[in-house]
Amino acid sequence: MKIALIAHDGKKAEMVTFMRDHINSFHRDEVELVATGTTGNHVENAGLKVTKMLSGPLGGDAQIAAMVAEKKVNAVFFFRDPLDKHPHEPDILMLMRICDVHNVPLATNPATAKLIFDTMLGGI
Ligand SMILES: O=C(CO)COP(=O)(O)O
Repeated sequence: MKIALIAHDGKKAEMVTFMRDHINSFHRDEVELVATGTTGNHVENAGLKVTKMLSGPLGGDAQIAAMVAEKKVNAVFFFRDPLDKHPHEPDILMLMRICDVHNVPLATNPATAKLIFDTMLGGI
């Protein structure tokens, strides 16, 4: 099961908390992680193995969208900051659209991510 992790700067602390709260589940062999660049650095610092793509504003969101379109990702945890502006807003919208096009679970906050994660892990 491959999960993509992305967090805007204002949400990176919440992402790290989410990872730490579920660290044993994320360490399972069945779980593979991919992340945008800076989010990936935080995930690594939390003690997890992760494949890092480019930083979001440099194309990382687009790279993950391509993986979603190619059915290489099972779920996307994208903790967006709704209170901030982002220069790469088109890429953000594109990633969310591609998740909907391909019916891939997309969590934009930790509460939804927990529901998806628990459900997916319950199935393996
Ligand atoms: O900008 C992002 C998502 O839109 C996240 O990118 P970083 O993980 O590189 O900060």
